[in-house]
Amino acid sequence: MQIELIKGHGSGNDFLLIDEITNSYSFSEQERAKIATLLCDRNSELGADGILFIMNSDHADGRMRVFNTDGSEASMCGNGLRLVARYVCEMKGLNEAIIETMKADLKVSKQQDIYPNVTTYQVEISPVSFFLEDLPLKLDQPNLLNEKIPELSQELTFSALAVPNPHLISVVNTEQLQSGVQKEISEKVNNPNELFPDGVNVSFVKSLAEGSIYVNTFERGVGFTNACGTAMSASSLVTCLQGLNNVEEIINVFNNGGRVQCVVHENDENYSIDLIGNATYMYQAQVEVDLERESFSVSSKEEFTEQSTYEKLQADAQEYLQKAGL
Ligand SMILES: N[C@H](CCC[C@H](N)C(=O)O)C(=O)O
Repeated sequence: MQIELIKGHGSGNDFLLIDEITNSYSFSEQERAKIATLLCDRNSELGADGILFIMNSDHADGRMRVFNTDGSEASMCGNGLRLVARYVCEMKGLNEAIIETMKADLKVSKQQDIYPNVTTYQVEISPVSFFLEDLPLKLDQPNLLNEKIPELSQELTFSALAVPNPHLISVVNTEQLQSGVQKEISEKVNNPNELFPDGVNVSFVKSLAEGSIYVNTFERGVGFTNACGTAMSASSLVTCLQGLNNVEEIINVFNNGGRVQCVVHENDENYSIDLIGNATYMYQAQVEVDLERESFSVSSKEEFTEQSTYEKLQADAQEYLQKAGL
């Protein structure tokens, strides 16, 4: 089958966008998973952190389904939603829209550039739950906020929340960040284990200053990525709960792919987070996919010119992190 796609990224978290609104594709569930594992393979001509299927919605401006590189479907993707927001808004001539996701219809909107000439969108990250069954995390307690999990670490403390995909977050120091323990813990909870039967995204967070954090994430179904939008949003919320940052104020979130901004909103202990950052297109391509033979070839590929501008934002962010000792 022939598939048109756009490769894009949100803070270096890169995705292949497949437009099922304009094109008359009709993928089965198995085909969606197979397309993800095939086209996201970093040893192939393409490679990505996931696939974003952009679909019609019967009640919103569009619909997003997100598949990880291992073929698993996630309920949400913050960096990916900015790309879908851009695609749908530009297709329909909108500056704001509602995008249907697995568990919520989310507000998205075009924003002023977070960096000169870097196309920028804001997306709503919601719903937020601290109930452990919403991850799920199998512990005999209602929630986990800045507490130890002895099975994972004798020294680190963790917070667990669903936004709505599952996140395990630890606020750490530079030594812990660079110790390799994040990889050990992440691989433990994303292989068969008693705590997280569905796996979990694992983030280590370092507070850099008030209003400034660094987040490094091992993504469920993917591995370490340059950035994870839902993780950066959840981490921003956790730093507010720990008194390191303030709700309703911009938090600059640095990551290995650049920088985004988060604003945590609280209303009677109900939270949502605005995630603001780039939505950068890299290339468009046409691929011929043979799912039976589990192979594909690239028929055409045309680069966009936006990436060079994004790289200036990324360089600034990396300079800031170097000065912060990271
Ligand atoms: N790996 C995640 C989905 C992608 C989330 C991430 N790429 C983001 O930007 O939020 C999960 O299985 O929950």
